[in-house]
Amino acid sequence: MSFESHTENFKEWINENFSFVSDKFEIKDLRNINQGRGLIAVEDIKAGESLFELSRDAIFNVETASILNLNDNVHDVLLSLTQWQALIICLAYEWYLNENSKLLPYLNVLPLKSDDYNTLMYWNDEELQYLKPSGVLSRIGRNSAEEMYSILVADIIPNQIKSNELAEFLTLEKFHIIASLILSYSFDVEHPEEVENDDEDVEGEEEIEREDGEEEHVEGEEHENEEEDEEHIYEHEEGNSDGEDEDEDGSDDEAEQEDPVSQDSYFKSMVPLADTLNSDTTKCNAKLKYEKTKLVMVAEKDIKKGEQIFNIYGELPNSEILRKYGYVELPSSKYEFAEIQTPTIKEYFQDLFEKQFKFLDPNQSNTLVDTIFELIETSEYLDENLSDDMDIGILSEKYEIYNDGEVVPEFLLLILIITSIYQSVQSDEKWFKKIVKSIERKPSTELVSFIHRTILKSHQLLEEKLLLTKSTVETIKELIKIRIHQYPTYITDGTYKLPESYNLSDKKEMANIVLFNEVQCLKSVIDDKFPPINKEDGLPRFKVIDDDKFLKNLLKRKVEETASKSKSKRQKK
Ligand SMILES: C[S@@+](CC[C@H](N)C(=O)[O-])C[C@H]1O[C@@H](n2cnc3c(N)ncnc32)[C@H](O)[C@@H]1O
Repeated sequence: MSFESHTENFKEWINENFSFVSDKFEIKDLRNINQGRGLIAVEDIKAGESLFELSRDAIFNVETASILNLNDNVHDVLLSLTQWQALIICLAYEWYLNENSKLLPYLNVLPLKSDDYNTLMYWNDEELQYLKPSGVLSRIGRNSAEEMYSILVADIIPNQIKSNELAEFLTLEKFHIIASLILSYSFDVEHPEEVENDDEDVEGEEEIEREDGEEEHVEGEEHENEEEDEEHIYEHEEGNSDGEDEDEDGSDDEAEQEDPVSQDSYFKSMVPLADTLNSDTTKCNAKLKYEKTKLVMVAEKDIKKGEQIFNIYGELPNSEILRKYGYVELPSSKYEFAEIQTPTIKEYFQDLFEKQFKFLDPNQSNTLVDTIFELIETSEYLDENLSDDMDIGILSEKYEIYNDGEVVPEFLLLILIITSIYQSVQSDEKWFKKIVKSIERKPSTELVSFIHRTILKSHQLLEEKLLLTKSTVETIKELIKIRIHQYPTYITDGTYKLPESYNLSDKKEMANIVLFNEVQCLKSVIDDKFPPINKEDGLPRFKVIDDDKFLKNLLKRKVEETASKSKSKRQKK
């Protein structure tokens, strides 16, 4: 059957299954602009108008899948699995049923061939090298996905679902296709009891702004918050990491501790037609709203006849759009960020300490920096006093740098602490030599208490007084320069120019677009956009003060302690 007939059958099927479908839009073939199918307005649409509505029964998930008819235990088994495992099994079964699936017209418009995918899972090693040094390379997660595959076909499907046919049907290739489909097409649909009453404007607006700035309930967007329950198929922690990346051997500890579907407040689901909307971070004009009994796609803005109806898949930079959805936005996503990795930060400070203090050998400077990180990690003060947006601590594998000079607050505090330690010890090398002497065996009490004090004072300076020291700003800029140097020269020196358009088969070009935008974010910090400006009042987010003021305060205790020690010595005499 042709592309067009599949679209026609799908439209008919939608009309039969949905409670309302506006005639002001049509599903169009947008392959000429590399966008597959998409929704185009055929009449002017007003903001607030419903585009289509479907009852919760018309959503595809563990409550509605055909596999529930296989035997009485399937429902309980599905609820005991993780969201990903459960939806993969449900979709695999529909695909296995094929002609006999009630979803056939829907399945026929979904990408069910490996060739349909351009997401990073499908890039070979050589192509992935084009993306170096982007942080996205650490988030592809092929190994943990394949580990899940083994569990499904060797155990869960034959032993718990009790379907040898399905286990046989689900080859590794099909598994990757279904997982990629879920990654780019699924919705996390909250249970009815989680949403407000239908007439009060439901979840959309209210929850769309999450504290961490990510969007929820948008297409293909999982609950990716740090300590959330999401397991990471093709996926790793985003935002602040708590070190739960995939192990070298490909195992993903977090996946093993995953909550079962029964304990979640949502079902990972496929929502036909809602998933035909393409996405654009700047042109988004429609949103899927969850109500108690139905889901409604609502126009968020006036949409003119001939315009495309766009959703937004999340506040994602191009690197993530490419990883999960296989395309990039030109000239950029509205939500670009670059990342700076912790090893870069550690190396920078180790070098700095070593160069400044000739008595330190490389082992000592490494231990010193490790000790500072350890004390930050275990700091009770930070544990009790960090604001909610930093509630899992300030240490992370990487820190995000945005395109407006904004950096994550954890990064600011970390650099303020270490820079202040470095600055302080310079003022009294003799004292520093003494307190760092036996660091490799055990950090001295004086060093530990000095680091603790710096942590406390730095936090107060930044959080309460909104101040940063000059050296901290300089250090941040130095670190960003080092990060920029890790990118290919043709991207950083202005040789590369963004194209007007690109071809999906040109992976090098797509990678370049990602790298270019990351470098722009990094450059925004150096090019005087840092410290960033508050959007509300147009004032700088932080005032920058001379180091001396802060260091005096920091070293006061040291002076007092020394004075009291010499006093007690004198008294003993
Ligand atoms: C949820 S589907 C949207 C419907 C899809 N176009 C189709 O034909 O089924 C997501 C996929 O659509 C494509 N897509 C969405 N927005 C796009 C955009 N702005 N540019 C290019 N492709 C886009 C990508 O292939 C993405 O993985």
